[in-house]
Amino acid sequence: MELVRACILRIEGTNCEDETFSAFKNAGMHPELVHLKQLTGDAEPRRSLEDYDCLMIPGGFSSGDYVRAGAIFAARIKSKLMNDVIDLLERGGLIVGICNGFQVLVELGLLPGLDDLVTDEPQMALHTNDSNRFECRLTLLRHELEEGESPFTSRIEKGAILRIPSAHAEGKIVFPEEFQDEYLEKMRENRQIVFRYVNPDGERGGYPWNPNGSIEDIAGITNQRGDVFGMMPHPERVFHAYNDPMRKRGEIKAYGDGKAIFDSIFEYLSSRK
Ligand SMILES: NC(=O)CC[C@H](N)C(=O)O
Repeated sequence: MELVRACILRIEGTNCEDETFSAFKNAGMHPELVHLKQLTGDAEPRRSLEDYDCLMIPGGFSSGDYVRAGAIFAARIKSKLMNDVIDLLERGGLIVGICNGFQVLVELGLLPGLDDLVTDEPQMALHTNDSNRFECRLTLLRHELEEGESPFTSRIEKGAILRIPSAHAEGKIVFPEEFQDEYLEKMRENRQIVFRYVNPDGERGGYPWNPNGSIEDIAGITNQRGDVFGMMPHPERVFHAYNDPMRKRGEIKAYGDGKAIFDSIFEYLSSRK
């Protein structure tokens, strides 16, 4: 079977690329750590997004979160790489952004990607958490889609509650006030809302279960086309079970709840080979 090649993109300040690389590799894919400068011809060995099936932007503090988290990383992509990014999607590839990567995809305008709604303004933003603090702890995510519905979570049943850690300062999903209801309705219709923060009963519980104050407790979304996905929590940190603090004492399990996302991506991309 042909390799499923994933570009794990980084710049200065990215700090989750290694565990993201490991998650892609352990899920059967062929990941490569690539610096943005290798894709823009400013560093050797040169690379091209044409050679990848998946573009993954991992977590971290790219460019020190100056201006806004993800803003500078996005500006550098937008200035030199946007055509290659769109070509990857047109070829049937997938794009994933986790935490800082999600912030980059929102800054690029790829999320929420409400294609039939064109506005001059960004369609969404990730603001500073309501607590005004960096929130770092386990979070519980309820899967809002059907099993098999999204290429990013096809292995996860509807209503499943996943234990996936969060660690961020700017994770609050907000929409432009005048479009908020319209956009949320569109996103519900388009099945773009993938995960919501919940309490242990699986209900929407507000803070601290929702660490940032995101509207409707939204934790992860796709674009309207369904080929770009972003989430604030870090599934790569719980690919293996050892990092799952809520694992019952004595419970022997090899993998954490994050593995299903990487397995879903592999299943989708390998089925296209
Ligand atoms: N873990 C991360 O990727 C953090 C993202 C960003 N630096 C923030 O604090 O919001």
